[in-house]
Amino acid sequence: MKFRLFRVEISGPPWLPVVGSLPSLVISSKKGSGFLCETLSAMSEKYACPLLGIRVGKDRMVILCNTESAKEVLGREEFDGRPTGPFFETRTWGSRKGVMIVDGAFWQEQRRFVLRHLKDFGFGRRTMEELVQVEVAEMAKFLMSEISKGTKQGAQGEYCGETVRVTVESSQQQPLAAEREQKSEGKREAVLWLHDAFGVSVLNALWSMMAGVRYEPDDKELRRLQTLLTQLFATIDVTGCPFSHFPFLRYCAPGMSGYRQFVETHQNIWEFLFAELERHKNTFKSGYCRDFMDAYLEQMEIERKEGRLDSDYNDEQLVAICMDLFMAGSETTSKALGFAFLYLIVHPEVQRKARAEIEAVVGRDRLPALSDRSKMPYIEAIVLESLRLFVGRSFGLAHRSLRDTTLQGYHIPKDTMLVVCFSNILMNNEFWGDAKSFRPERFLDADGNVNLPDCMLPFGFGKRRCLGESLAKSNIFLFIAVLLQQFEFTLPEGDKVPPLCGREGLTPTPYPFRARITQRT
Ligand code: HEM
Repeated sequence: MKFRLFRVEISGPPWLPVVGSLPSLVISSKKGSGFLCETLSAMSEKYACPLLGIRVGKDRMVILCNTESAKEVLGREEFDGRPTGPFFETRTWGSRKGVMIVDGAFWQEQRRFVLRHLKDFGFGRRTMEELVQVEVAEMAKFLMSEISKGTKQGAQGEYCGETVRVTVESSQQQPLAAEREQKSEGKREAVLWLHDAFGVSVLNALWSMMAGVRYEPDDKELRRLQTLLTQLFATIDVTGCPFSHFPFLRYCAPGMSGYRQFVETHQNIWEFLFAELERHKNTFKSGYCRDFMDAYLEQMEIERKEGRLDSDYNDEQLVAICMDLFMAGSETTSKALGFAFLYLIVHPEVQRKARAEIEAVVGRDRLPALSDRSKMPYIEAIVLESLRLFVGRSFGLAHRSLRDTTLQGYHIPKDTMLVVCFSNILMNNEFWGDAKSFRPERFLDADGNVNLPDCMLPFGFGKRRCLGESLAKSNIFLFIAVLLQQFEFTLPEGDKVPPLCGREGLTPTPYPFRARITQRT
């Protein structure tokens, strides 16, 4: 159907009064895979148009379903805004703060400050590489100690607040368990939950630079916060959640509209970050910055001395930046790694090829380092393929048009949300062939060198491009290279292979799975 609410027609599902396109989206989603991004990709094909116009409640959105329109929007300054509204304001005490969901001159200055001062503590430099290397080595040590204890975590676990079992029917469990004991005799191995095993370790390198703190991989408080975040991310999508489209629901249905969970999760994270800020304030020495938090406190001091009492540099803005980085650092890389190891378990042949490359380039006498990366195209291809399959089932962060403008011949009014639908770009069969398969070779040319297609933009593009790209890539590369060098990962006998697509949310979450981790001899 075509409609005229953008003045020029943009194709899309019908817009009904009040609810907008919601009924069509729900019905189409139920018929399809259940992933909103796949539903919208299918609609874009149905309407034969790379731009889709949808409306949910009060929000008017353009969904960008091909590389050309995505690159155009991400590359043009008038689309560099971020959405406004209760959803984006509730997370930071009633007005937009931080670096991820702000725009204009405020965003430019704060983003510049974050990048400049994180660099002072190693971000994007050799120090960051060393921090990541420490974390990966610690993780390997942790797995080794679990192996020496012979840890076998039970088949029942927690996932997004629900209890799950990963073994096949219970009548088959006993013999399989007995068989496993016999087969594992003499082998150095452990059975551990792996889908959410990387959260603390990947956050550590970032947090060392932000707040000078690192945590043990099984730190209970940090894991609790990350679990709350994962649960929250599973209930919202890039457009928000029911209370963002229908703000009145905050008052009449706080539970059902997602408002209560949203506020409670944020309160937990605020508490954690304000406690860290308090510790910093109590030990802060002007002129001696230990980490990013200190650098920000130093800037607040300068602003105060210069009499700028309403300065943008204040406690809440500092905590909001930390929250943005905490969320971005927690909910992305660790999940991409969860998916990567699930795919590696399902594809032992990829593990074998990766190990052959590791043996040839690094051998066994030292751990792989980031300086080996250029000589390890196959591992690099595994990183890219894992990112493609992770990001390809989600959307980019929403942008907002800062003024009336046009896009590919269509009029786009000011304050329209524009969202990249990665599914049509990274999971498009026409371009990728077997888009749903895990096949790292697709990123290698005939000579075995890495070949990056134009549409491979999992970190976005332009001025709002992901701030953590190099950190994320370093983490994923090293975790894969080091852990495959040291261990073999297989599915415990009797465990089911979970659906590889993961569970939908703001970012997809791998379904729970355990791995049998065997020390290589
Ligand atoms: C697998 C890992 C990651 C992926 C796939 C990813 C992807 C993205 C994408 C697609 C965007 C939106 C770009 C846009 O709006 O056009 C983004 C923004 C952002 N990312 Fe990441 N990201 C990852 C990891 C990280 C990490 C580890 C950090 C922490 C340092 C981070 C910090 C940010 C921030 C702060 C923004 C907002 C930038 C801005 O609005 O100026 N990301 N990321």
